[in-house]
Amino acid sequence: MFSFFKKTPAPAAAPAPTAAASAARGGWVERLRAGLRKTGSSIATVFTGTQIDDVLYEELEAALLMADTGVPAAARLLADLRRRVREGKAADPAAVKDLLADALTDLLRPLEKNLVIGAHRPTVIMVAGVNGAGKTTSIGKLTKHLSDAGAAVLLAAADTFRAAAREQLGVWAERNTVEIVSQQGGDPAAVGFDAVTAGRARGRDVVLVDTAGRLPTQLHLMEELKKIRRVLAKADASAPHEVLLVIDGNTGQNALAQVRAFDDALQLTGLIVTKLDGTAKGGVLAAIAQERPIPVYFIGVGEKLEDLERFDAREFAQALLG
Ligand SMILES: Nc1nc2c(ncn2[C@@H]2O[C@H](COP(=O)(O)OP(=O)(O)OP(=O)(O)O)[C@@H](O)[C@H]2O)c(=O)[nH]1
Repeated sequence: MFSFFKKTPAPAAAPAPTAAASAARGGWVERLRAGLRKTGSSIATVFTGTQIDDVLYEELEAALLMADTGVPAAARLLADLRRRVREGKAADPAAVKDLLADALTDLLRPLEKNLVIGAHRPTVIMVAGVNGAGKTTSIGKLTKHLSDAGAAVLLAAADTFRAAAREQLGVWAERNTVEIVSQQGGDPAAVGFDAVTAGRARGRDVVLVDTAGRLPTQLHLMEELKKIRRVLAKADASAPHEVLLVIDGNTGQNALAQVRAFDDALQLTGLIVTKLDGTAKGGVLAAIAQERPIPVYFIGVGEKLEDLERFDAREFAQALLG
């Protein structure tokens, strides 16, 4: 079985990661920190004073709301933080910031999960999202990671309407030297069915099904998405094994509405949150953790192949607080 972006193993359980792996992870954390700077700088300024008082908590609440954590997550974080401070662990605002990082890590922890491939062959992964969220780009990055880890991937371009979308996926397929099943016009569910059948016949490890972007308010298109899901199960009764929603981290609170709507329609198993580079709304992950804690398998902080990584709650919390 492949487990992607495996967490660094505990020292007692396995040898320490190689220097190269640590350096790569360090580089990623730096990119994440830079990407979230816009969110982090406004939260960080709250802790530049000398007093731990009501003003600090009020400013912090405002900063969290500006970062799009939403009201319930902000309230939970503040209550948790006040408790931690009361328990006597903080003497100055800088120490409070460290405690906030702990509180945020605890809140985000349920979102941490690795994508595991190999229990089914092929593992069928369906990918959905609104237009322009970064689905095709994320599929390309994911394909590269999967291929690098030795998994044979088949791509399905179930966006049969937009020629440009098929072409874009074709470019990723070529770049990663993987096969692609696509079809002009016709039924996107049929493309998914064909891809799963072909993936099984050819002994592929993963079939990644890209779907056309759509808004949750476009009910007929949401019905079409449900149909794709049903038809994948006709090709393989246990499929799809993963249903991922790609969300644009810049959409803030609206991302939460998307998660709810797509989850209700498709029973999501995971999220990919893109465009966390240069956003002031990185707090939306706290809102998701609070209200619909669906695992975040990956986060994206740029357009390059290496800009997609597994989500780590502590890393993210620390990067978010600058
Ligand atoms: N800055 C940044 N840009 C990204 C990221 N992920 C994707 N993009 C860009 O976002 C734009 C849209 O990405 P696509 O992958 O085409 O989005 P899509 O969801 O497949 O779009 P549709 O097929 O129209 O639904 C492209 O210009 C990507 O390069 C990211 O993590 N950071």
